[in-house]
Amino acid sequence: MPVRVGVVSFPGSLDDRDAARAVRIAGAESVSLWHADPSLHDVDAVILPGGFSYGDYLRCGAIARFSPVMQTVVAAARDGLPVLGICNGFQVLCESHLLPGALIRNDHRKFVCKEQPLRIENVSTPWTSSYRMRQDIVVPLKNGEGGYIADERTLAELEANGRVVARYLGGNPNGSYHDIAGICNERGNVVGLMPHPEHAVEALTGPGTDGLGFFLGVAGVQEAA
Ligand SMILES: NC(=O)CC[C@H](N)C(=O)O
Repeated sequence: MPVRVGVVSFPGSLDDRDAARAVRIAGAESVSLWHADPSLHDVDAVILPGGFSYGDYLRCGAIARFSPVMQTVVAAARDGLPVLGICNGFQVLCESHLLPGALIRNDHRKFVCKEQPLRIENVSTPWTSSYRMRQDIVVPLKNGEGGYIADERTLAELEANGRVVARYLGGNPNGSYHDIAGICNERGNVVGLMPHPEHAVEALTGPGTDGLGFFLGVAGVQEAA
C-alpha cells in the first residue's frame, strides 16, 4: 500500500497540483484535502502548499490558520503526523504556532523568483531522510514574504538542536536570519520550507530533480534520485 499524502487546497493556493504531482512521482498516493473540511481522510502525512491562501490578506497565512482543516492538522501534527509547509504553507505553520518565528517581507521589498541553492542540514525528519547530510540542492524560490525572523533565544535553540533543515547558499535572497530557508519543530515531524521542492522533480521541466527527495522521504524511499 502506498503512503497516502494529503495536499490541502485553500482558496488562493497555487502550488497544490504541483505538490500532488510530486507526491505521485515519488511513488506515494496524493489525496486532495479541502480547507473547509476538517477531515484528514486517514492520510499518513500532509502538505500545505504554496500560494496566496485567502488572498494573503492581513498577513500571509494569518487567515488560513483559522480554517477548519488547520484545526485538525494542528492537533494531528502535535501527535506526530508528518507535515510539510512549502512557502505559503511555511507561513501558515508559523501563524499556527506549529513552528516558531515568522516570515516577513523580503528585505529588498521585491518579489523574488529564482533558482536557489540550498544546503540540507537535517536528514532526520520524515521529509529530508532521503538526502545526505549537508547535501547541496537547487530548487526554485518565489515569494514576497520570505524573510525568516525569530528572537535570539529561538534562533539559538534552533541552531543548538539541529532544527535548521535547510540554509540558503550563495548569498541571502531575502534577509532571513542565519540564512534560514527551512526549519522543523522539536520532534522533527513538522517542516517549513520557503523554497519550492515540488517545482524541481522532473528533468523535462527542471531545474533538475533535486526537490524530489522531500517527497521520496515521506514516501519511504531512501535514495534520492
Ligand atoms: N509562492 C508562495 O507560496 C508565495 C507565498 C506568499 N504569498 C509570498 O509571496 O510570500
